[in-house]
Amino acid sequence: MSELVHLERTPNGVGRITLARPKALNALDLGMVRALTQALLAWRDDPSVVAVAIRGTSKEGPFGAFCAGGDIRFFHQAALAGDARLEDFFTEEYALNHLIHTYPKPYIAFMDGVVMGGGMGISQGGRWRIVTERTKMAMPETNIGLFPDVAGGYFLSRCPGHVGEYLGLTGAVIGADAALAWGLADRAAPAADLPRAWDALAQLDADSPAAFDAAWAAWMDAAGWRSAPAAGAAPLAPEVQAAFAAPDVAGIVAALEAAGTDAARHTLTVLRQRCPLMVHVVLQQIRRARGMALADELRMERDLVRHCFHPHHLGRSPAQSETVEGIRALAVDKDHQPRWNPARLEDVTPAMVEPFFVSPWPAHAHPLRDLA
Ligand SMILES: CC(C)(COP(=O)([O-])OP(=O)(O)OC[C@H]1O[C@@H](n2cnc3c(N)ncnc32)[C@H](O)[C@@H]1OP(=O)(O)O)[C@@H](O)C(=O)NCCC(=O)NCCSC(=O)/C=C/C[N+](C)(C)C
Repeated sequence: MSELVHLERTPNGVGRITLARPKALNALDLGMVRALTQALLAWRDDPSVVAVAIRGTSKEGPFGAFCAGGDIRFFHQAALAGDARLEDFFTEEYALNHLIHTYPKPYIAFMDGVVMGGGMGISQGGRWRIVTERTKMAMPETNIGLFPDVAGGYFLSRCPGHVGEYLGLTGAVIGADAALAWGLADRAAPAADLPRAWDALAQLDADSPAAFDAAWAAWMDAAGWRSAPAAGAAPLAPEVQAAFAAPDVAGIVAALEAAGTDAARHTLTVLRQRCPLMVHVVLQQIRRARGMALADELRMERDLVRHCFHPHHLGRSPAQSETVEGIRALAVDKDHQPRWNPARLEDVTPAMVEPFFVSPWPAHAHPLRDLA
């Protein structure tokens, strides 16, 4: 068990999880993934457990930060060292994401503060996704030469219109209203309410998961937590969303240029800072994911992540991958000047992108072959 994950079973049958790595914004390491998986499996099979809740801690105390994703510094070190645990990490984290999406008991995620990457993976599959005015939600992986994994292709592709492409390609950070509007949250609560909500979980009297779910919904209703965005909230300029309907990256760029508004110009500036190769890969990922079941989408992601860290088809070693370079620039050297290769969106060819979607494994040997 990890000391970075605190587990508690309340007398009324609620499994409560607190991520306790505030100095790294609760970034997930392999031990944390394993601790979460073991706890969720045990509570799933324990008839006396009626629900599960998860929160994060910040430097200020409980809440204030949920999870900033997988531990990207570990990815960097492990990729350079050829550490075999990296492959286990990918497989076990995606299996955990699948477990949460298919969990048979209410899973309540308190998505206060930063909720990014792997933090979305341990919340989006939940029954109740609770955001606050402090929520900063994103799938920012194109900023580190990666793609929105942890079932990101699945849930982004289910956002309305072409919002999923916008979020996945740009890595835009959104707040509570956009999350509610785009189906990435269920309730918005004042952050000040969260401590008493956490306490209330331990007080609700319910003898089954369904009864607990109803009692919790009633508690949130009584607290006045919103399930719809505030009136007048307009999370995305229509011309920006329309641009992301284009069939390819060149079309998106052309549509943003043609729109010529401040919002379109800003979006294009951001898009041009992201890893060009992964922008192209992510557009395909999200478009393909739309027609996929969850398990198939996760298998596709497992293929993609293997290619990201082993880009042999580009004639490169793991150390020369876009992901290693992106993490170096953001979190290791912190120069924020990634040297992307290719450097421009216009220089990415289909021959660079297509091999990402060829599985390195035969179906019977796929690391996630057992996911249904
Ligand atoms: C914008 C962020 C989240 C916050 O920025 P900030 O300025 O408020 O805070 P700061 O960057 O100083 O972060 C505080 C410390 O936390 C460390 N940190 C933050 N995020 C991570 C992380 N994901 N892994 C490891 N460590 C992290 C940060 O280095 C600081 O530590 P020091 O004080 O320097 O010691 C900003 O932090 C940010 O952009 N973080 C990265 C967010 C991100 O890219 N998340 C997605 C990661 S990929 C992922 O989750 C996929 C997982 C699946 N799989 C494993 C299969 C690939």
